[in-house]
Amino acid sequence: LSTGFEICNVFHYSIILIIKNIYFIEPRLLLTLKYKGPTPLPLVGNGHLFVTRRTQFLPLLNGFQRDYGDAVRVHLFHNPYVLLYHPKYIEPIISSTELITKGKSYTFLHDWLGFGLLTSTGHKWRAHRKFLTPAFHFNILQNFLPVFIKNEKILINKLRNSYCNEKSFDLFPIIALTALDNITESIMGVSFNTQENCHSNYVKSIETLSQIISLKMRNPFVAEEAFFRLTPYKKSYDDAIKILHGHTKKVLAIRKEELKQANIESLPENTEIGIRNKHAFIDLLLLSKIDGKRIDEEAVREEVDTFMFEGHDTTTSGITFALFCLSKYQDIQEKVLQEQREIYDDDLSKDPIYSDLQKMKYLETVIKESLRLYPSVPLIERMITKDSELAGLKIKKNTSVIMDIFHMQRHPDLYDNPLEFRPERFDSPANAARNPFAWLAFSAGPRNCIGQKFAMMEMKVVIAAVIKSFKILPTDVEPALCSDLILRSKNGVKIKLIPRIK
Ligand code: HEM
Repeated sequence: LSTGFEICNVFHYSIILIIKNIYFIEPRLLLTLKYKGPTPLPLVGNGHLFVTRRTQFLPLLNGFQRDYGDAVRVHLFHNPYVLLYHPKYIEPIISSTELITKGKSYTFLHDWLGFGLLTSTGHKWRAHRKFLTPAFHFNILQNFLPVFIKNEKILINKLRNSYCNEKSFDLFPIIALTALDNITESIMGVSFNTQENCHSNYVKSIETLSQIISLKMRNPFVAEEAFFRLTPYKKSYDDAIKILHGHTKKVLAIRKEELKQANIESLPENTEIGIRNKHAFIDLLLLSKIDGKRIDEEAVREEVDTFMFEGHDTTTSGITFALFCLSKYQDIQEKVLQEQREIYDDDLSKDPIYSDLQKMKYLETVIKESLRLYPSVPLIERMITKDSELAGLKIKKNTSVIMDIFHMQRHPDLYDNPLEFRPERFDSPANAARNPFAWLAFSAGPRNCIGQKFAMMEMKVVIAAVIKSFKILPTDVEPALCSDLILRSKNGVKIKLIPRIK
């Protein structure tokens, strides 16, 4: 009976789609048809082109850029999208204080992340951004250094005991657990120690969910709810969301109980005192007021889910691809090590203090260069909420615009020999002359990454520790890149390790 019902639903949806597409002749579509792009077919538009394998999606976008230039129009069914590959078009959107609404694709994150900082807009976003910004003040971030060092040591031991044998292995899932422990213990103030305890089903569920959500984002057929419900993905999707929400609720319950035991019911009005509170992020959410009201439970859960995801999957990708790049360039690896020797007067057993991290200038260029070639967030999308003009390009209200950071950062007009890994390009006169919007790994403008300093600090601690302990060797496996919400590799990110003689 239920399958019969679903089939009726599919017919119902097909008719709606046809009607929507007959209603095709509307001004925003006529306007977008003026840009170059693949010829849309009746009904599906260019939707059929997007029915590809995960690993073919980034090459597909690359092909559009090659064939049609830096602003490309595509249609998914009746919906027009504009793909942008150049900072001259991207800068006016990203730096605007008005164009802050995320694109249609982000609706696929709502079941999981609700309307947290990443996905919300308007008054709610402004209020939460203002309210949460102090939790990323550098006074707070300094408190997290001992957490990062503790977890880095667990990682190094694990690598030394199980992976330091010149055999190739996938680094991604190992770093994911380190990054998960870092975010849970620092800004959530709760310790699960997943690195030592288990193969976390939290990490596995994020991977599954990311794959399914990005499939929905790029495949307009799977995106239609009636079709999706008939696919085997639906069950995995529901199961993963259940596990992730369950984990978040556990984090919140533990912290609430701790606050109850300590008889803490509100945060002091004085923000300076709030800032010195070690777990300001979670305590701000649980104890403070916005517009005179406590934040409701669902909104707290949404922010915790958002920061748990954004705060660990992105840095996992960043750390993993940086170490992968270093495996390929031994001379650059040697320079990173040399910088560490200089900072610690040749005593590589010393742990970093906060000021040491500021001295890791060369490592910073390595991280920037690896985020240029392998940006953790390869694509971002905005809904254009008013008729706009971008470097002469007219965009009608209600058009979704996808900013392809991945290919922009490999654009030959912006970077010479763009595929070469060369950290020095971030420390040269050419860097000062380059358009600052040509590097958008953390985005920019009002909706830039709130966790940028946290991420830089964590990446420096982990990468420096690995380089001090091991020599990283390359393998002959090239990552099969896919944009599954964040940048991942279908066949893993493989390296080999041998111990360093200190
Ligand atoms: C290498 C690490 C990271 C990279 C490359 C990165 C990149 C980005 C990018 C590109 C955006 C803009 C997304 C968009 O416009 O849709 C963003 C937003 C965001 N990031 Fe990060 N991120 C990183 C780490 C973190 C960390 C560690 C946290 C939290 C602790 C975090 C929390 C967020 C949040 C909450 C937003 C939404 C901000 C808003 O819209 O106001 N990110 N990030």
